Amino acid sequence: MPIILTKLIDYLYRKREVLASRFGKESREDLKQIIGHLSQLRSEIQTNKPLGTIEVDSEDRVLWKQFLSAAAVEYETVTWFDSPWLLVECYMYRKIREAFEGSIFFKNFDPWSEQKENALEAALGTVKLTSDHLGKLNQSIEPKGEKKLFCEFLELSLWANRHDLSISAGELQKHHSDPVAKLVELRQNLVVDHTDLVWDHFNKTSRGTVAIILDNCGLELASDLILADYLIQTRMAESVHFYVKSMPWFISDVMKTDFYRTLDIIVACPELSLLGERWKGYIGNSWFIHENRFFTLPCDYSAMQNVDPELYATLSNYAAVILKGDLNYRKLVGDLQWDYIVDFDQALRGFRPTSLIVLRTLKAEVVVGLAKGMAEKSLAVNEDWLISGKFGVIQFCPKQP
Ligand SMILES: O=P(O)(O)OC[C@@]1(O)O[C@H](CO)[C@@H](O)[C@@H]1O
Ligand SMILES: [Mn+2]
Repeated sequence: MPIILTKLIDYLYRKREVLASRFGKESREDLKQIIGHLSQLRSEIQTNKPLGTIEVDSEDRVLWKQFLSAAAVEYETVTWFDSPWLLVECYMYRKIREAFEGSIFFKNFDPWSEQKENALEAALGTVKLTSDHLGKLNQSIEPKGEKKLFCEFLELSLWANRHDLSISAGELQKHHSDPVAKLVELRQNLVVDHTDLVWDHFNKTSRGTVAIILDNCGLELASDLILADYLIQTRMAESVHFYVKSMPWFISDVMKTDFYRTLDIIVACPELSLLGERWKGYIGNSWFIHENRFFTLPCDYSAMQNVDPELYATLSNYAAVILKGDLNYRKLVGDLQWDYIVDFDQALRGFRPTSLIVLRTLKAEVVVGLAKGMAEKSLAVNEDWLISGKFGVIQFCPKQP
């Protein structure tokens, strides 16, 4: 976390002239203040100070206050090293946002927007190969071909989660040239594989509306959009509702502006422009984008019914909710120290709005629903199997009857 802050401070310092010409020379002082706040935050982390509060007047301030007070009751000291990781990590990103939110010129500034854009640019070749694969839908496909393609798009969306920018502290990662060719090899790294159950679910339920709770920009968002396009084209879903973050989050997480910028970049790429135009045509017709502050709160999904009953009710109306990524997974299972073989539905602790489909590469030390022996087998292959992002799950939890 201090590395992430240091890189952010360096970035703002390096960009100070560009930013001054963009926001006017009066903004220089403002930027200095922001850098000051970020440096103070870094020093508070490094010296294990108690967490403070969210001071800026904002929609979620009261909720944050409640979460921090509840933590103070539950734990003796709420300091950076001695409190739950989920809480302090979310708090850091919320404090970063506060530094900009409380400024004069940079209220809506996203300090990671350039990095997110670069990540997509670097992945365009891979996006092209993946989208060519989508083109196979329109060719005559052999029996069972449709299921094969569906499973591949699920897997492509899953493995694209390896490349988030928070695990690499903002460094760009290399992409494999042909992601489809790599799938066979990667299949060995699936510690839970419910693809058949997911396929059956889509075929049993009538054509409904599907939600995707998005995670990262770049190759991951593009792969999610390809999966969503597949669902629309095959009429497996009537519409797809995307949920995005309402503020810059964990460096690479998708916000509304990133979503639209992604479409613009895809349209501007000569080899992908047709695909991008089709996607733009879906917006407002069969694709819908929603922002919700719940996704940037430090609480886990089991709290949704209390914290945001309206969102829970909305999710209950979808035929399925696809949740992307490591942070969503940690929030689903409460980031708790579960036994690996505990049932997924038990770890969800009551969060059962509808059928859930989870696509997540393992970057944090929590995973449930494993068959006996799978944890030991994975450990023998790779001692970092829980945190390297090399292993993944396609996990399904059906709606309660
Ligand atoms: O939610 P994502 O984008 O998949 O991964 C984000 C994340 O899980 O990766 C890091 C390493 O565990 C954490 O800092 C963070 O929670
Ligand atoms: Mn993320």
